Amino acid sequence: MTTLTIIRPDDWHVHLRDGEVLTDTVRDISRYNGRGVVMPNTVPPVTTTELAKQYRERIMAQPHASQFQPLMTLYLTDNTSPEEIRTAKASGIVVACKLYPAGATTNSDSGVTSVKNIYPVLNAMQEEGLLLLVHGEVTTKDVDIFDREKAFLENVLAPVVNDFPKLKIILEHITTVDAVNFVKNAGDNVAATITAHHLLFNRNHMLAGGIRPHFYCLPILKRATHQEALIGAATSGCKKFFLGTDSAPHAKDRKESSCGCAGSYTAHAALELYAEVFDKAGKLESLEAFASFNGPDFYGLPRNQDTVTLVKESWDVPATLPLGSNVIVPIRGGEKVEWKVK
Ligand SMILES: NC(=O)N[C@@H](CC(=O)O)C(=O)O
Ligand SMILES: [Zn+2]
Ligand SMILES: [Zn+2]
Repeated sequence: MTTLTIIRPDDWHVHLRDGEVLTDTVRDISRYNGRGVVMPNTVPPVTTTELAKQYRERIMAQPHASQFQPLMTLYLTDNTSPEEIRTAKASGIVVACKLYPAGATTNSDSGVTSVKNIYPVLNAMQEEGLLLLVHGEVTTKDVDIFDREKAFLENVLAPVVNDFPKLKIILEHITTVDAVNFVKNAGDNVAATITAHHLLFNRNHMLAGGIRPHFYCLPILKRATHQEALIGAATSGCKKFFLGTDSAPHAKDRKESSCGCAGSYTAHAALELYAEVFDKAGKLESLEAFASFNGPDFYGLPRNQDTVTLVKESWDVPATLPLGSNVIVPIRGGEKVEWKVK
């Protein structure tokens, strides 16, 4: 098969950042996505409905935004109130709240220090029908970085799932077989997003034969057996797994540094990169469910109506792309991608 037409996809986890870079990030996300769940870990973070409204307006003011629908999220802190949850739901623009364990990832310093602190908020979310999106890693210094997702599942997420049986929970950017199994074995209210880079790469790509900072993201790439489990889950057709790129731009010099930032940029070629993975697995027929059906179905939103067409035709990714007045090195920068959106 050399062409593939699917219902228009959405990106259920993306970082657009703010300020001068928005023109570039909004251009890339709106190339073919109908909607995108916009992460709230900006500086300062999007902690209130009012801030989410203003951020949404800045996104919609971009030149390429007209066909794109940003789905906004709130950044949970120890001080988020149940009233804020009701305001967020009533606004109609906020679809979910994001749990960043404090210190777990980029701009998570004002995140939640103990999940017990947000139990009244989780209760309000369960009542109101706002989704909980989770960066699933513990931050305990003595837990090895490669074990932080697994430890989170056991120590933090399992009790929350148990205590809030009606709360819809998405374990974002999963990276391990443990997360795949956790999500499969949980009820229908628990799902997961999977990034293109965690499907394409494992830790050898990042560390063997030289250190490649553009592959450094959180949760960190794991060994190949985990990558294989993720490919299995994504291409299985199971409705619990769907597309969330976690495309997370950081300027080139912030990545190529003695202490580089976590995050990989894939929005310039996301669907194309996923298509490579599904093609290689012999599962192209499952791409549409993963990219275009399972996400809206889980969120309780309508599927997009129109289609996009992919062609198996290789193209060259520029070595760098503009990011405001800086540049980024995108995933596959200076190399080829095998699929192209028409
Ligand atoms: N994934 C990352 O490595 N980085 C993300 C934050 C996140 O999604 O955890 C970012 O905002 O840069
Ligand atoms: Zn994250
Ligand atoms: Zn992210």
